[in-house]
Amino acid sequence: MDATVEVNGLRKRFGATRALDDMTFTVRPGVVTGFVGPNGAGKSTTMRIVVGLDRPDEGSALVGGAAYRTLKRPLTHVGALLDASALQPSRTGRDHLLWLARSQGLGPRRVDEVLGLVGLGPAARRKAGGYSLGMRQRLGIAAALLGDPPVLLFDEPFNGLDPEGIVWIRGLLRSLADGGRAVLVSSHLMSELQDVAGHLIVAGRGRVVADRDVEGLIAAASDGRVSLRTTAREDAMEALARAGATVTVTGTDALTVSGLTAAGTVAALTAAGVPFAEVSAHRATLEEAYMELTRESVEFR
Ligand SMILES: Nc1ncnc2c1ncn2[C@@H]1O[C@H](COP(=O)(O)OP(=O)(O)OP(=O)(O)O)[C@@H](O)[C@H]1O
Repeated sequence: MDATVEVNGLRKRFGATRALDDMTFTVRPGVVTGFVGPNGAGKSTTMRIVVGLDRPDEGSALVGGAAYRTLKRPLTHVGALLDASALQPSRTGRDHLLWLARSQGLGPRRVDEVLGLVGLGPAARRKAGGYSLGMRQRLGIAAALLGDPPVLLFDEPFNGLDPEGIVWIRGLLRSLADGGRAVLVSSHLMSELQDVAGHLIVAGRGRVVADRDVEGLIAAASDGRVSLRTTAREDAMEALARAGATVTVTGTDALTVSGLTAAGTVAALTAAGVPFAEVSAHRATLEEAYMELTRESVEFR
């Protein structure tokens, strides 16, 4: 089965709300694709449609070329974390997974394997109703991994995780993609996807606003800018402005300069006798790249 998700021309209304308005994109294998956009942009609705939990008014969503409802043992084709609270509180985490596994013809060995993968082994025999949000997220991720599917969808997987959990899930997402899987991860915080997403789909008002590889995006947003550290921030800003640069404050001792090369920046500061350290080509954060990308989209605003 080929590991892709093809979303084509999805439209969906909930009463007067237009949730999806021609949502179209493809998720490819081998890379983590970030699915971002403000609250209400249509990310969850799209993911729910991909796994057959909602029906579109128009359009189609295919997993490995097939509609979800036609898949036999669907958890072996696509795994999804959509709503981590969707569990039976009186059941233990392990029983929850055993029940899911049985429905797919999978045995208890795989259940214990995925429990270990998500670090829930010690809590597996406790009632899921007593789990923290972070533990529920881990249980939901275990469920998604159960059938070792080539396609994975995670809706806001960072929710409720502590910093250690966030680092863990980044590693997990990377290794899933490195293993050739298609991985779609939604988030409304760009910083969560930093150093993880290789591709970005930006949604706004039910449609795709941008669909680009992250490296190209960061390169474009970094274009020609220079990062600088100085203990004399005000003096540096004055000297650089005099030399024709536009200067942005990015930290207590950090500035980003545009309109001057690194050499030009050094020359202007030296001529004005302003002390400085670390002059380098600026590499935009994913957050900056996102702002740049959505700046031009009036509709997005
Ligand atoms: N079952 C529903 N009934 C009514 N309206 C809905 C339903 N599901 C989604 N919507 C509406 O559809 C729009 C898209 O919602 P959706 O949850 O898909 O967005 P999202 O991008 O996932 O946002 P968030 O980041 O908040 O999860 C919103 O205006 C939402 O209120």
